[in-house]
Amino acid sequence: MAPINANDIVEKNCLVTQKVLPEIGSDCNGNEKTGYSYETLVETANFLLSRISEKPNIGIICGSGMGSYWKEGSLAESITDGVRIPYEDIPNFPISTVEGHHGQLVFGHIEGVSVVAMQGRFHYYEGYPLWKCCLPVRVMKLLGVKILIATNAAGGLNPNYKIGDLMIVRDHINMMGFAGNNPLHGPNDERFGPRFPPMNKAYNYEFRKIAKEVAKELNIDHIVREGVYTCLGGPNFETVAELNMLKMVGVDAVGMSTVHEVITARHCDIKVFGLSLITNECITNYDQDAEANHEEVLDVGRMRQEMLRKYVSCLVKKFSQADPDAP
Ligand SMILES: O=P(O)(O)O[C@@H]1C[C@H](O)[C@@H](CO)O1
Ligand code: HPA
Repeated sequence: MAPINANDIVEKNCLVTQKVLPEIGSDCNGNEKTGYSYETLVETANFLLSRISEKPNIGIICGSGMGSYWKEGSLAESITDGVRIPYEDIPNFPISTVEGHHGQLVFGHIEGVSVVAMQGRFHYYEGYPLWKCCLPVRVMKLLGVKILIATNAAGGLNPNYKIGDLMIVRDHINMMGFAGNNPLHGPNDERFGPRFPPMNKAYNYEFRKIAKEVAKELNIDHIVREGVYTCLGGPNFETVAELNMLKMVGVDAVGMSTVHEVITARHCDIKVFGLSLITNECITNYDQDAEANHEEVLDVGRMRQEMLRKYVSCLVKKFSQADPDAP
């Protein structure tokens, strides 16, 4: 079989070919890195393509406790014909430093669909700038990924949510973006996407509809919600006042990831489905004694692992059969 080249995959979708950006971009002051060049990421993609025999159609980001670590029975571990590549072996890839995040890409099949799963993601609080947290999404694009399933663990802010519920992400509020911190900050390379990408259809409508139907089929619709997610920079969990403010502006679940990954995916025209596992109740009252903690997040992930594996596996199959031109 002829080797696959990342350039061949993206060139068809590329409207404008821009001048080559420097190896590492910089902002207008010339002192801040804002991304790796297209060519550098093609090198990363070509390294990965040289290790696999089939391009993935669907990319999955496994959040805390959602297959990011728990080996047996987790989604990432259930991938068949799996080729596992540790992040430290991948040129230009960051390393995952969070407890509960394994740190490898897993290529293979779920329900016969070719996928790549990130077993462990990169967070801003680990010290990575947002563009670096999202670098794997651009690499996925260069590998041929058309659909991204971004999962996360999140605190439930909506008072109707219970620990262990799942929330289909309808939309997000980019709190970090309000402060000017955006993964697309810096020079834009049109080979990835436009300078000013729209974001009003960030979470694919058809996929959200399918996810609700599948929840009914699997008899889990009583725990599946749909709502608005926000990402804060972390690593501390939120204060009571912060959570009450977020509640007022319409946030249903709070986390420390996903938003920037979704922006990066939409920028390069990958369709997105977002799923939050509600791992803890957000404390919005000074009288409450409980405190959020990462162990609880991982425990709830472990508790829901089998159900999530089944649910996401069904979604992979249904999404791959869905109308590719649906918005
Ligand atoms: O990677 P995700 O967003 O699933 O992880 C959440 C946010 C923090 O990394 C961690 C807090 O417990 O869980
Ligand atoms: O309550 C939370 N806040 C922020 N991030 C989180 N990730 C899991 N739970 C939470």
